[in-house]
Amino acid sequence: MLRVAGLTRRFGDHLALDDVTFDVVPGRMTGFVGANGAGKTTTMRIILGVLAATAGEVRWQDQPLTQDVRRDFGYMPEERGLYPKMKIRDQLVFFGRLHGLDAERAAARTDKILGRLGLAERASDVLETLSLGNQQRVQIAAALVHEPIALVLDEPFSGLDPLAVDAMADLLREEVTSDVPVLFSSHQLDLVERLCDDLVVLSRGKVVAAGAVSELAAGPTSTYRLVVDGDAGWLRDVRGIQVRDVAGGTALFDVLDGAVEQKILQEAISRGPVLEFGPERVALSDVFREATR
Ligand SMILES: Nc1ncnc2c1ncn2[C@@H]1O[C@H](COP(=O)(O)OP(=O)(O)OP(=O)(O)O)[C@@H](O)[C@H]1O
Repeated sequence: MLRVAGLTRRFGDHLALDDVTFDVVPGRMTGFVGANGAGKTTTMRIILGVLAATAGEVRWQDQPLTQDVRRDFGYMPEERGLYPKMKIRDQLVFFGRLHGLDAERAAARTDKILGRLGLAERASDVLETLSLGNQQRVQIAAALVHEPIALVLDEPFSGLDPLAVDAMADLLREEVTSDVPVLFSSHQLDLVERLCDDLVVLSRGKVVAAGAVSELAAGPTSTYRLVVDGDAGWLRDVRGIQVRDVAGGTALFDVLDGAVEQKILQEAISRGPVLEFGPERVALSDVFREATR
């Protein structure tokens, strides 16, 4: 497990990170979100050892993270670090070798990943001749080529079209075995909700929410939505609930009393077709807005 433990970072008088603590669990994708300037890149740079913490530390398997271990991480930095004038395939093989793969393995991994990202035909092209989206794909390939033990990705999906996002997400899922923790920052909350298992929300250098996306986005289970093919006005007379809103066949209500929602479902079915019934989910964007207010 990768653990960020009490990270604090000052830039002069500015407290960019204030006692930031969270875990990135192996085999799970952790989304790292927060407004501009919240401290995501600073946290990631400290994890990767290119910036020192003022206080706190990064731990790997319950030990302080060392440079030796970091070499086996896959990293996609904010300032993308590839060689513009080098051919794509040569560059990826080079990165693989740099991280300790032998020549044959580095070539095999490069070809596999380029194929999965739809870039096999561009393998001999120079990086800077590619579109920005394709350069981004090569960046993710560079992070993955050496079979990393952990992945730290700063905005890996920015600038990609939806098909490219899907291809990259599929590749990540395939590459991320049960013992690899993945941390990625993003401003695309819909993507984070779709791709991540866990979420860390940062606001002005502090962790303001963390946990499983399913739990954070589940919302209060006491609020239910009922959609019927008819008028749902009868709900106003039901005891044990507080109706929030009824408009035609759509109703939103809070359950005040135990199992009353099942009785409501039965009543609704006896009155006609039920189109939708269940606890109301909160959008991740609402969780985010609430957490970063
Ligand atoms: N080298 C630096 N010197 C001074 N201040 C810095 C430095 N790096 C970051 N900061 C400040 O630290 C704060 C956190 O910045 P950081 O880049 O980590 O935020 P972020 O969450 O990644 O933002 P964004 O979403 O815009 O990329 C900001 O106020 C930023 O101005």
